[in-house]
Amino acid sequence: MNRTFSLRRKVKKSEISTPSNFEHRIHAGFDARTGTYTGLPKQWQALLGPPRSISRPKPMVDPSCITPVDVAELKTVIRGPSSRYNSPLPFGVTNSPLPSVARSNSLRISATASPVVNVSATRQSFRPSLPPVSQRGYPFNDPSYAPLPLRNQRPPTTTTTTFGVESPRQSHHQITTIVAPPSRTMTPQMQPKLPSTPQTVRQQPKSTEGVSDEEFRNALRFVVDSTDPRSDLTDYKQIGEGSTGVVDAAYKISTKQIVAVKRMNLKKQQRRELLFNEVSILRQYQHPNIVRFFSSHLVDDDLWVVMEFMEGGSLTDIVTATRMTEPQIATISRQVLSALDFLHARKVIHRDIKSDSILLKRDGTVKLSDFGFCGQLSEEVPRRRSLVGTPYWTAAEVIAREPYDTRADIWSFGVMLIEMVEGEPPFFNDQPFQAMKRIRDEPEARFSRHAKVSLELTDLLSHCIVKDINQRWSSKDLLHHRFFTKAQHSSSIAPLLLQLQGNTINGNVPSAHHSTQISTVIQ
Ligand SMILES: Nc1ncnc2c1ncn2[C@@H]1O[C@H](COP(=O)(O)OP(=O)(O)OP(=O)(O)O)[C@@H](O)[C@H]1O
Repeated sequence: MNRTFSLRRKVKKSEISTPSNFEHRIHAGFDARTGTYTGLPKQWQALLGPPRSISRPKPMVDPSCITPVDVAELKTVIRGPSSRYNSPLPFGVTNSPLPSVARSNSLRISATASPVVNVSATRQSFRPSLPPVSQRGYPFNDPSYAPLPLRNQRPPTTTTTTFGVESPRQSHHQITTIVAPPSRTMTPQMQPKLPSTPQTVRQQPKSTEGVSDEEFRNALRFVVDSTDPRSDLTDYKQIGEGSTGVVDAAYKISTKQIVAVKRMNLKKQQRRELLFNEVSILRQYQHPNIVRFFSSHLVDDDLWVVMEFMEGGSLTDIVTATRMTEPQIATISRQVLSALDFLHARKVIHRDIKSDSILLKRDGTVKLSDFGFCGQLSEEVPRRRSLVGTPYWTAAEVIAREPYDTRADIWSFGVMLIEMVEGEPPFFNDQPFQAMKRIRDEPEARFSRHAKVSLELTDLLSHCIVKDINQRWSSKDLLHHRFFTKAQHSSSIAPLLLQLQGNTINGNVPSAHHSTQISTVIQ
């Protein structure tokens, strides 16, 4: 016993010196602007996957049509519910011609009752400082980009829209005319004076003056309600953020209802004339599978759109969290096709169909939202040309700068079918430009070999993602596809939402409880 004790005492403690010549080689952090981890060793980064796989891609707008306004930072939505971060403005600006509303998204309804808004623009006043092309993701200033013809096809020769190349045929200054649809809530006093002849979009004589913020605000005032929504709204909670603005849930005092309020700053838009779409499409086109519009307002520099609150979240939340069954896919996609069929019959192209644009009610009803990039076709303009959409979902003919129509949405719908099966669109690990090249040049995407999908679903996809637009089915035809015999009542989706979301709330709640309940749903 004594011996052991003495041995222990003899063991000498080893000395640990303080660090010397210390080098700080790894400094990891999280960049909230890009939604990526920074400074990670390569091996760790590989485990996380490339940054593209975690960030939600943003829609792109033809840069030759970017509105000449001061542009601040735009936003990125990160995959997964409630994770949203800023990212730098991704859109290039070129010296290309001024926007012509003949090519713009603005709705042009030829009805004589439509208010007419004259908008003049100058591109020279608009020179925001942008990060290098490589950092922006979209290839708008890349000379090798413009324009991308389909493989084995000659580039269109008549287009005046080019990327990074100035068209000699267009002047630097133009006045364009936006004919916005009439406001249902417009009083006779608010109705603008209308010209005696029916309006069509036309080019006006040159102007050297840009549209001031005040002029634009006045134009928008014609199509929104004159009331101040703030007196009837309370308990705002931010629930989302997109490329055009932020979305809050709020309590509407008069109707004792939770609503969604989309707030878009007029000064922070890529193409602010697209804001007319946000107001007009939702108001004009009501359908059980389109998000319900309540009202729109101008509040200082913001356009507010008050709409129904979709407490079930977006389809993106579902496809990224779980593997859906075919009956669930059929139930959701049939409702999306119903909305598309309704819009297409009215010659409206949505142009941004993707899981993020599909919102759900708690009861499983599926509704189409996000109408900021719509294009209206007409007798005079049966097809569009401008590059609008989110790269991975964009149809081959849109990327190839060929004239396109409502069938471009069907391609994107097909990509969304792949999302519902595989959790993400094809080429999602590629940078947007690379993905767009692959969409254009490679054979049409199909379900992966490992995805166990039925013959019916495989067949449905082959009628959506097909480069020959004459082979592509319309939404009406697709609704009769045999895959939809698997569709069930929308309520069959409710358990899936409950499982994913946990707590949900009723959109019609008593005022005494509304704030706690809003917080519950939007955690
Ligand atoms: N009516 C609504 N109810 C509930 N959430 C909504 C509603 N409208 C939009 N959101 C959520 O707010 C977020 C941003 O909305 P939205 O996509 O309309 O903005 P955006 O700027 O048009 O986006 P994008 O970048 O796709 O164009 C989305 O995550 C969406 O899920």
